[in-house]
Amino acid sequence: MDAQGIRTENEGADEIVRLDSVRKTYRSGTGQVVALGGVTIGCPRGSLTAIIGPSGSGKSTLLQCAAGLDRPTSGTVLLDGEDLTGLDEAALTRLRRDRVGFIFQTFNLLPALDVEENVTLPLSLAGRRPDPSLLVDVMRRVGLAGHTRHRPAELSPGQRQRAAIARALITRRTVIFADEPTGALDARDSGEILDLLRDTVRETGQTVLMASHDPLVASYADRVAFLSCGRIIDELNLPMDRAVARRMTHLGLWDRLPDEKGEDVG
Ligand SMILES: Nc1ncnc2c1ncn2[C@@H]1O[C@H](COP(=O)(O)OP(=O)(O)OP(=O)(O)O)[C@@H](O)[C@H]1O
Repeated sequence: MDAQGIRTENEGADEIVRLDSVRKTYRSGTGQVVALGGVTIGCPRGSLTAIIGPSGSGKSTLLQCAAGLDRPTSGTVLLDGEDLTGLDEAALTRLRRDRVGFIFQTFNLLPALDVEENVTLPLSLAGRRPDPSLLVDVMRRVGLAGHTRHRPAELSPGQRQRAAIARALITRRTVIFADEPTGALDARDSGEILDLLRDTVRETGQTVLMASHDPLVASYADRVAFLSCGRIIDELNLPMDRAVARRMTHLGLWDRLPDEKGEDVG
């Protein structure tokens, strides 16, 4: 796809997630907010795609529409070949339960449950037992094998996000959506979490679509799409972080980035 979101030859061949001309507006007071102004994007199966854009550019809205958590105002969303726009609420719930995993900035772990109980919660809720060898493998993969009986409060932020990733991995969902997965982490933990997501994609063939305002995140992705004011304005394949920073400067996105951490973004 080119920067205008125009579909090019051979696209869509093996895309696990595909958005076509997705528009999402919200009512706000007497007017309306255009959160997505006609987004067209596809995520190849087994890839790590990053949506990068400043605060308010529509990243969360895009992920929520792609994951079937929210409905676009117009346009189509295909997930694993299924047209979400035609599904009723019950079918959407089933699809999310069976094929979609989520990772959030704030981890969303239940404080009263230990790590293993949190990780296996999606299975417990579905009345299923975890495969013991898969559970051991997932806990080892995320580096929490020695922490299964700890409560979230006894973990570092990076370990909490690892537990959240394990929860998304244990069900072997087809696609994992990650909304600012490193937003609450320091630089070292962020790097480890991004390595983990990248390795997961390479080793398990799962697909990850993540959103962030941080160009560092993009450098771990196979593909990056730049979102500004609800539109994809550019894309890069196999980006290096310097290339992402240069492209963001060129696109004028730097000066709109939130400087929350007091970083020098110039
Ligand atoms: N439920 C809602 N009602 C009204 N406006 C909304 C709603 N959700 C999002 N918006 C608006 O839509 C636009 C896109 O929001 P969105 O949360 O998708 O952006 P974002 O890039 O994820 O931002 P952030 O990084 O700050 O979370 C913003 O202008 C936001 O204020």
